[in-house]
Amino acid sequence: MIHYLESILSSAIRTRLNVYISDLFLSNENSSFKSAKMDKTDKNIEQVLKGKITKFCSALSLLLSSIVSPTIDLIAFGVQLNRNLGVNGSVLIALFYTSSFLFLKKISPSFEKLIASRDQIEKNYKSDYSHIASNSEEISFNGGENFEKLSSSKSLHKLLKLSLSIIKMRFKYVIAEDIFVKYIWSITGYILGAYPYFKDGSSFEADSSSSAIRMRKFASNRWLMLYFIDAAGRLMYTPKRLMELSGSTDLIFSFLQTGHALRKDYYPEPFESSDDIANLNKDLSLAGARRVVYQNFNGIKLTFVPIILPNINPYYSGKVLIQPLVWTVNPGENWLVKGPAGVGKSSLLKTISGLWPTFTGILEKPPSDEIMYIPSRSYMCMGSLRDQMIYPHDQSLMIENGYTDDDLLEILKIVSLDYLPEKEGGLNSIKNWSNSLTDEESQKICMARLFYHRPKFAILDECTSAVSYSVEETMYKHAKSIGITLITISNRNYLAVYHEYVLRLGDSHPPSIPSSGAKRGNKSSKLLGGNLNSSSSNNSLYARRAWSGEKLISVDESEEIIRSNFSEKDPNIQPANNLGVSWYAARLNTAYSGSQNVFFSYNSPIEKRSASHSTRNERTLAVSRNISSSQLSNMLTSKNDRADDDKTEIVRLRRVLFERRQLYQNCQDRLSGINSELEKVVLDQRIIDALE
Ligand SMILES: Nc1ncnc2c1ncn2[C@@H]1O[C@H](COP(=O)(O)OP(=O)(O)OP(=O)(O)O)[C@@H](O)[C@H]1O
Repeated sequence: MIHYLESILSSAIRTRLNVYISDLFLSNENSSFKSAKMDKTDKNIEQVLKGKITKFCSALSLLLSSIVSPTIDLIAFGVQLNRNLGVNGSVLIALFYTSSFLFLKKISPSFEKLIASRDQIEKNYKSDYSHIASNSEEISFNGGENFEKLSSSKSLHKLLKLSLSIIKMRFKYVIAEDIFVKYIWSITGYILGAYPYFKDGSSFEADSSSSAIRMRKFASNRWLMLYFIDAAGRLMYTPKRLMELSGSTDLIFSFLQTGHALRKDYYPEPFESSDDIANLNKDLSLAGARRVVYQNFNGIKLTFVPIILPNINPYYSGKVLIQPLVWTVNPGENWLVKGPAGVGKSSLLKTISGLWPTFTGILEKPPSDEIMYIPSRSYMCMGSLRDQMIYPHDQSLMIENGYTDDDLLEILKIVSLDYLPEKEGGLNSIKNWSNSLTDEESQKICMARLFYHRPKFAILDECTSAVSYSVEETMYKHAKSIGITLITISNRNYLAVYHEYVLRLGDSHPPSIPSSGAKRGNKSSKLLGGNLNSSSSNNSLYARRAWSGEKLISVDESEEIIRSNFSEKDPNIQPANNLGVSWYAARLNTAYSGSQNVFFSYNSPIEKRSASHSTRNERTLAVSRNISSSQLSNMLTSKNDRADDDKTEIVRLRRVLFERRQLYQNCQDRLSGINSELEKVVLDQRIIDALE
């Protein structure tokens, strides 16, 4: 009966807890995604839902048999014994059991800690295996089987060693416990049960009938003692059960607490010492973040918003990645966001999307249905091919929005995936799409999703890196043609063609070289800054921040490439203090953008070749057509213009080459200077001996 009740209780608790957690973490406030990165317990939903809740529910329901039933027995038998043995006997029993309980507790090893560390090692071991399973191909390509085998067998060895030592310790402890519970307690029980017999038998007037009564009393006391000991023994295991429960309770409690904190952006008071609290920088901590966000703006506007990597301790200051940004994206203004690896480009996306809080300053953005964020890792949901394209809509919502399957097929054509439905068995086919599609196809599906949703604004974080240049071009052109304002996070310079502005992050060194004559001197590169005049060659002015609403100067992205190459190697790019790197915004030199295409793309030589090849083909095609003389003369003029452009480019490139050589020479000179300085250094003989 008790087991039946336990099972019912366990399943009822489990159902309620699962529903509660799903409601909490999969709400519109998308806390689950925040928690995946910021939960201080570092446990994600999957782990908690998978194992811990089941464990917690069964441990909680077991309390019914391990506490309630022995307690009732203990009270019932205790009252009866008290009647039979009197107050003295009862006090003696209570004293004896309490002291033996304390003794057993003292000799018991800290099982809960040991089990917690075993669970941790087991978790690492399992994650090692899932890591190997998900990267099996890469491991084979690298011939890393032995390495992986060695590292996983190390974890296994560690796990087995700890498990064995826990088993041994438990064995010793159980023997000690059994000696106490089964033998010492029973013997004591017999002695105490016989107490009234000896007490009454000491009188010489006792006759045979009273002896029989005393014997009956002894027999009844003996049984009462046995039941009492059994109940006390079962109650002895309760602390163990509670410890098991406390492990999962702690985890589930902190998990739920984090969920609530993330959802409501509320953090309970810290438990740190007053010194710690005094050192906190409240503004930059999760608990102190001001979170001023308005979501009804026709554009994206950051007013003094620093990009901060949140500290997982909600009371500690996060790491400032980028200095407070003052940046406005108006509808129709397409921006390219650039910067060295790890500078915080994706973090900017996380801040705008609300995944990370706006610590200080003001963030204004469009309502959530007017902006779409496409991260670098393509996400494929569970469901059909259609579901991938319309995610997070479902088919009924798609029909409600006036879309048909034919429209989806049209979108697939735009992203060059028209072959996919036939290959994969139609739009209804259900698969594990993350495994079925290549990286390129997944990225194209994400772009198809963008074209289906048609938001006003889209932030694309390196989401077309695996797509070929020609398809990328079609996609960008299509996005612009349907009125999507693009903010592209990418370092691929040829993408500048599709954007009018650039936000450069991490350029802590303003360009020391004024832009080349090709930019400053000619009509295509007039300065747009209201406070700047064309005669100014002041570099700091050139690199000054573009404040919100102020006109921007124009930059030449080819120089950007060269500078970014240098600055990426610069150790000063991430300042040691918590100030973040600098940034600047500029208008892209459209004349340059229009003509440059891929000529200066330093990371895509293949695309460079294919683009120049297609340009040649286009020209040949044009000439072979039957065209009028005026058209021909127009064509020739444009050809001459192009030749002029090319010449300008050559001149500019030479200049850039010359500047790089100069820089190289400067570095060489500095290096030889340092070498000669080093030669002058006389080392102490003892140091030389030590070095040798
Ligand atoms: N969830 C996170 N947890 C801990 N650190 C993070 C997290 N996300 C980003 N970072 C750190 O913040 C810094 C900026 O990362 P971010 O991904 O924004 O850089 P990025 O400019 O986009 O780089 P990349 O071009 O390589 O993607 C890095 O040092 C990174 O390690």
